[in-house]
Amino acid sequence: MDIVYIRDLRIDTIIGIFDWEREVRQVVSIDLEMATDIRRAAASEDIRDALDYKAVSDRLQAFIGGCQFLLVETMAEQVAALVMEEFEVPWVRLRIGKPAAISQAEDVGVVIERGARS
Ligand SMILES: Nc1nc2c(c(=O)[nH]1)N=C([C@H](O)[C@@H](O)CO)CN2
Repeated sequence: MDIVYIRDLRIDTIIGIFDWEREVRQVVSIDLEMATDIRRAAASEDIRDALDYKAVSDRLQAFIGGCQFLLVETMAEQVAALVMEEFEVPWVRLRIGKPAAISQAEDVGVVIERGARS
């Protein structure tokens, strides 16, 4: 199994349980690892044979930028499902952090793995 990854993708969104968080957009930071087989793309050098990290990044920007989740857990589950379904990815590891949420902490959030490595 190979991995195509995106690291520290930063997206402005509404997320959180507190009143101020329902009004002020804040940044979420995303690390995403996606299982794939890179050999066909490596041989053809055709982006259509690759799991296109630009296309995934653009899709996540549109999805997360338009959402208003309360919990980072809900966001993580929906992002994992979207990536697996729309980009035919069998396994993902996803970290979503809220770096501005806790002033005494550098970052807080969740890490999930979904699907099966092949
Ligand atoms: N496990 C979680 N804990 C907390 C979350 C969350 O989404 N998942 N959210 C908050 C608040 O929104 C926080 O980010 C504001 O500082 C608290 N705990």
